[in-house]
Amino acid sequence: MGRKFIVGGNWKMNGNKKEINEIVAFLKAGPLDPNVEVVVGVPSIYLSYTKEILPANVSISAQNCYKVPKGAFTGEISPAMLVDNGIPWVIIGHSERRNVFGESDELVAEKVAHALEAGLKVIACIGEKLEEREAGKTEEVVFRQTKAIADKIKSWDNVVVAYEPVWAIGTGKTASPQQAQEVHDKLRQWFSANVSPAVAESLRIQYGGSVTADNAKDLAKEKDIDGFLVGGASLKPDFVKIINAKQ
Ligand SMILES: O=C(COP(=O)(O)O)NO
Repeated sequence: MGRKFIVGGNWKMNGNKKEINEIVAFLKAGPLDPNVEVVVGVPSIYLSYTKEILPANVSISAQNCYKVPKGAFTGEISPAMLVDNGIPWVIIGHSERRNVFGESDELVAEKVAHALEAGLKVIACIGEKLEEREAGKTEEVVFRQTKAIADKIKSWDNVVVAYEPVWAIGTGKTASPQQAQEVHDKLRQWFSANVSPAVAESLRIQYGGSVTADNAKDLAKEKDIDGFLVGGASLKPDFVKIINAKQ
Protein backbone atom coordinates (compact mmCIF):
# COMPACT_ATOMS: atom_id res chain seq x y z
CA MET A 1 0.00 0.00 0.00
CA GLY A 2 1.70 3.21 -1.14
CA ARG A 3 1.70 6.59 0.54
CA LYS A 4 -1.08 8.85 -0.82
CA PHE A 5 0.43 12.04 -2.22
CA ILE A 6 -0.63 15.03 -0.12
CA VAL A 7 -0.38 18.67 -1.17
CA GLY A 8 -0.93 21.44 1.32
CA GLY A 9 -1.49 25.08 0.52
CA ASN A 10 -0.30 27.29 3.38
CA TRP A 11 -1.97 30.65 2.85
CA LYS A 12 -0.08 32.15 5.81
CA MET A 13 -1.37 35.63 6.75
CA ASN A 14 -2.87 36.28 3.33
CA GLY A 15 -6.34 36.61 1.85
CA ASN A 16 -9.66 38.29 2.28
CA LYS A 17 -13.14 37.02 1.45
CA LYS A 18 -12.86 38.15 -2.19
CA GLU A 19 -9.49 36.45 -2.66
CA ILE A 20 -10.67 33.33 -0.81
CA ASN A 21 -13.63 33.12 -3.17
CA GLU A 22 -11.17 33.29 -6.11
CA ILE A 23 -8.98 30.52 -4.63
CA VAL A 24 -12.00 28.33 -3.96
CA ALA A 25 -13.17 28.93 -7.53
CA PHE A 26 -9.94 27.61 -9.09
CA LEU A 27 -9.89 24.67 -6.69
CA LYS A 28 -13.49 23.86 -7.66
CA ALA A 29 -12.66 24.18 -11.36
CA GLY A 30 -9.59 21.96 -10.98
CA PRO A 31 -9.69 19.36 -12.15
CA LEU A 32 -7.74 17.97 -9.18
CA ASP A 33 -5.96 14.62 -9.38
CA PRO A 34 -8.30 12.30 -7.43
CA ASN A 35 -5.26 10.35 -6.19
CA VAL A 36 -3.90 13.38 -4.33
CA GLU A 37 -5.02 14.56 -0.88
CA VAL A 38 -5.38 18.34 -0.82
CA VAL A 39 -5.39 20.47 2.35
CA VAL A 40 -5.46 24.26 2.54
CA GLY A 41 -4.08 26.08 5.60
CA VAL A 42 -6.35 29.04 6.24
CA PRO A 43 -5.94 32.05 8.57
CA SER A 44 -7.93 31.35 11.76
CA ILE A 45 -10.41 34.13 11.26
CA TYR A 46 -11.44 32.70 7.86
CA LEU A 47 -11.61 29.03 8.81
CA SER A 48 -15.41 28.83 9.22
CA TYR A 49 -16.06 31.01 6.16
CA THR A 50 -13.73 28.94 3.99
CA LYS A 51 -14.90 25.58 5.30
CA GLU A 52 -18.44 26.34 4.11
CA ILE A 53 -17.39 27.01 0.49
CA LEU A 54 -14.51 24.58 -0.12
CA PRO A 55 -15.24 21.70 -2.53
CA ALA A 56 -15.57 18.25 -0.92
CA ASN A 57 -12.23 17.09 -2.34
CA VAL A 58 -10.26 19.77 -0.47
CA SER A 59 -9.70 19.61 3.30
CA ILE A 60 -9.13 22.57 5.57
CA SER A 61 -6.39 23.17 8.13
CA ALA A 62 -5.59 25.72 10.78
CA GLN A 63 -2.07 27.17 10.66
CA ASN A 64 -1.39 26.91 14.38
CA CYS A 65 -2.95 26.08 17.73
CA TYR A 66 -2.00 26.10 21.40
CA LYS A 67 -1.19 23.10 23.61
CA VAL A 68 -4.07 22.96 26.11
CA PRO A 69 -7.87 22.74 25.76
CA LYS A 70 -8.67 26.15 27.31
CA GLY A 71 -7.43 28.82 29.72
CA ALA A 72 -5.89 32.21 30.20
CA PHE A 73 -3.96 32.32 26.94
CA THR A 74 -5.14 35.52 25.29
CA GLY A 75 -5.24 35.34 21.53
CA GLU A 76 -4.68 31.62 21.31
CA ILE A 77 -6.89 28.94 19.75
CA SER A 78 -7.08 25.42 21.18
CA PRO A 79 -7.31 22.14 19.29
CA ALA A 80 -10.67 21.59 21.00
CA MET A 81 -11.97 24.78 19.37
CA LEU A 82 -10.80 23.58 15.95
CA VAL A 83 -12.51 20.22 16.48
CA ASP A 84 -15.66 22.03 17.67
CA ASN A 85 -15.68 23.92 14.36
CA GLY A 86 -15.14 20.83 12.22
CA ILE A 87 -11.57 21.71 11.29
CA PRO A 88 -9.71 18.39 10.81
CA TRP A 89 -6.11 19.51 10.25
CA VAL A 90 -3.60 21.86 11.85
CA ILE A 91 -0.14 22.94 10.72
CA ILE A 92 2.23 23.07 13.69
CA GLY A 93 5.83 24.24 14.06
CA HIS A 94 6.08 26.14 10.82
CA SER A 95 9.47 27.88 10.62
CA GLU A 96 7.70 31.24 10.87
CA ARG A 97 6.19 30.10 14.20
CA ARG A 98 9.65 28.97 15.32
CA ASN A 99 11.75 31.87 14.04
CA VAL A 100 9.34 34.83 14.12
CA PHE A 101 7.30 33.88 17.18
CA GLY A 102 9.98 31.99 19.08
CA GLU A 103 8.39 28.57 19.34
CA SER A 104 10.86 26.03 20.75
CA ASP A 105 11.18 22.39 19.72
CA GLU A 106 9.59 21.56 23.10
CA LEU A 107 6.56 23.81 22.59
CA VAL A 108 6.08 22.53 19.05
CA ALA A 109 6.19 18.96 20.34
CA GLU A 110 3.69 19.70 23.11
CA LYS A 111 1.37 21.32 20.57
CA VAL A 112 1.59 18.29 18.25
CA ALA A 113 0.88 15.91 21.14
CA HIS A 114 -2.14 17.85 22.32
CA ALA A 115 -3.53 18.36 18.83
CA LEU A 116 -3.36 14.60 18.22
CA GLU A 117 -4.98 13.89 21.60
CA ALA A 118 -7.82 16.22 20.60
CA GLY A 119 -8.34 14.21 17.40
CA LEU A 120 -6.76 16.54 14.86
CA LYS A 121 -4.50 15.53 11.99
CA VAL A 122 -1.20 17.38 12.05
CA ILE A 123 1.24 18.67 9.48
CA ALA A 124 4.39 18.98 11.60
CA CYS A 125 7.02 21.27 10.11
CA ILE A 126 10.80 20.95 10.40
CA GLY A 127 13.71 22.43 8.52
CA GLU A 128 17.16 23.93 8.83
CA LYS A 129 18.31 27.53 8.40
CA LEU A 130 20.83 28.48 5.72
CA GLU A 131 23.66 28.88 8.22
CA GLU A 132 22.89 25.44 9.65
CA ARG A 133 23.02 23.85 6.20
CA GLU A 134 26.23 25.71 5.36
CA ALA A 135 27.71 24.40 8.62
CA GLY A 136 26.80 20.86 7.63
CA LYS A 137 24.22 20.60 10.40
CA THR A 138 21.10 19.87 8.32
CA GLU A 139 20.65 16.32 9.59
CA GLU A 140 21.49 17.28 13.18
CA VAL A 141 18.82 19.98 13.13
CA VAL A 142 16.00 18.06 11.47
CA PHE A 143 16.67 14.98 13.61
CA ARG A 144 16.61 17.15 16.75
CA GLN A 145 13.33 18.75 15.73
CA THR A 146 11.82 15.38 14.86
CA LYS A 147 13.03 13.68 18.05
CA ALA A 148 11.40 16.38 20.16
CA ILE A 149 8.05 15.42 18.63
CA ALA A 150 8.72 11.68 18.74
CA ASP A 151 9.46 11.93 22.47
CA LYS A 152 5.96 13.35 23.10
CA ILE A 153 3.62 11.36 20.86
CA LYS A 154 2.46 7.77 20.85
CA SER A 155 1.40 7.41 17.22
CA TRP A 156 2.38 8.91 13.89
CA ASP A 157 -0.82 7.69 12.20
CA ASN A 158 -2.30 11.20 11.99
CA VAL A 159 0.92 13.07 11.33
CA VAL A 160 2.43 14.29 8.09
CA VAL A 161 5.93 15.72 8.32
CA ALA A 162 6.77 18.77 6.21
CA TYR A 163 10.47 19.25 5.56
CA GLU A 164 10.82 22.93 4.73
CA PRO A 165 14.38 24.22 4.55
CA VAL A 166 14.11 27.77 5.86
CA TRP A 167 16.48 29.04 3.16
CA ALA A 168 14.00 27.88 0.50
CA ILE A 169 10.87 29.42 2.02
CA GLY A 170 9.70 32.49 0.14
CA THR A 171 13.08 32.93 -1.51
CA GLY A 172 12.64 31.35 -4.90
CA LYS A 173 15.68 29.20 -4.03
CA THR A 174 13.98 25.82 -4.18
CA ALA A 175 15.91 22.81 -2.94
CA SER A 176 16.91 20.68 -5.91
CA PRO A 177 15.13 17.33 -6.18
CA GLN A 178 18.39 15.69 -5.11
CA GLN A 179 18.82 17.97 -2.09
CA ALA A 180 15.24 17.37 -0.97
CA GLN A 181 15.35 13.63 -1.61
CA GLU A 182 18.56 13.31 0.38
CA VAL A 183 17.00 14.82 3.49
CA HIS A 184 13.72 12.93 3.05
CA ASP A 185 15.68 9.70 2.76
CA LYS A 186 17.74 10.48 5.88
CA LEU A 187 14.53 11.31 7.76
CA ARG A 188 12.96 8.03 6.73
CA GLN A 189 16.08 6.21 7.91
CA TRP A 190 15.86 8.11 11.19
CA PHE A 191 12.26 6.99 11.63
CA SER A 192 13.16 3.40 10.83
CA ALA A 193 15.90 3.39 13.47
CA ASN A 194 14.19 5.50 16.15
CA VAL A 195 10.45 4.81 15.74
CA SER A 196 9.83 1.74 13.60
CA PRO A 197 10.35 0.48 10.05
CA ALA A 198 6.58 0.41 9.63
CA VAL A 199 6.21 4.09 10.53
CA ALA A 200 9.19 4.97 8.35
CA GLU A 201 7.45 3.26 5.44
CA SER A 202 3.97 4.72 6.00
CA LEU A 203 4.83 8.25 7.10
CA ARG A 204 4.25 10.90 4.46
CA ILE A 205 6.96 13.54 4.17
CA GLN A 206 6.11 16.72 2.26
CA TYR A 207 8.68 19.07 0.80
CA GLY A 208 8.09 22.81 1.19
CA GLY A 209 10.09 25.81 0.04
CA SER A 210 9.45 27.73 -3.18
CA VAL A 211 7.51 24.93 -4.87
CA THR A 212 6.06 26.13 -8.17
CA ALA A 213 4.29 24.66 -11.19
CA ASP A 214 7.70 24.67 -12.92
CA ASN A 215 9.59 22.58 -10.36
CA ALA A 216 6.85 20.43 -8.82
CA LYS A 217 6.97 17.62 -11.39
CA ASP A 218 10.68 16.96 -10.94
CA LEU A 219 10.38 17.10 -7.14
CA ALA A 220 7.37 14.76 -7.23
CA LYS A 221 9.44 12.11 -9.06
CA GLU A 222 11.65 11.61 -5.99
CA LYS A 223 10.71 8.40 -4.16
CA ASP A 224 10.69 9.87 -0.66
CA ILE A 225 8.84 13.08 -1.49
CA ASP A 226 5.19 12.34 -0.67
CA GLY A 227 3.80 15.77 -1.34
CA PHE A 228 4.31 19.47 -0.87
CA LEU A 229 3.53 22.25 1.55
CA VAL A 230 3.17 25.26 -0.71
CA GLY A 231 3.12 28.89 0.37
CA GLY A 232 2.98 31.66 -2.19
CA ALA A 233 2.10 29.50 -5.16
CA SER A 234 -0.97 28.11 -3.36
CA LEU A 235 -2.70 31.46 -3.63
CA LYS A 236 -2.72 31.35 -7.44
CA PRO A 237 -4.44 29.13 -10.05
CA ASP A 238 -1.10 27.39 -10.81
CA PHE A 239 -1.59 25.61 -7.47
CA VAL A 240 -3.78 23.17 -9.43
CA LYS A 241 -0.74 22.24 -11.57
CA ILE A 242 1.27 21.60 -8.39
CA ILE A 243 -1.51 19.38 -7.03
CA ASN A 244 -1.48 17.47 -10.33
CA ALA A 245 2.34 17.20 -10.45
CA LYS A 246 2.25 13.38 -10.44
CA GLN A 247 0.10 13.20 -13.56
O1 LIG B 1 6.33 28.07 4.03
C1 LIG B 1 6.02 27.34 3.12
C2 LIG B 1 6.60 27.51 1.74
O2 LIG B 1 6.39 28.83 1.30
P1 LIG B 1 6.77 29.20 -0.22
O3 LIG B 1 6.14 28.14 -1.10
O4 LIG B 1 6.19 30.56 -0.44
O5 LIG B 1 8.28 29.16 -0.28
N1 LIG B 1 5.10 26.39 3.28
O6 LIG B 1 4.55 26.20 4.54
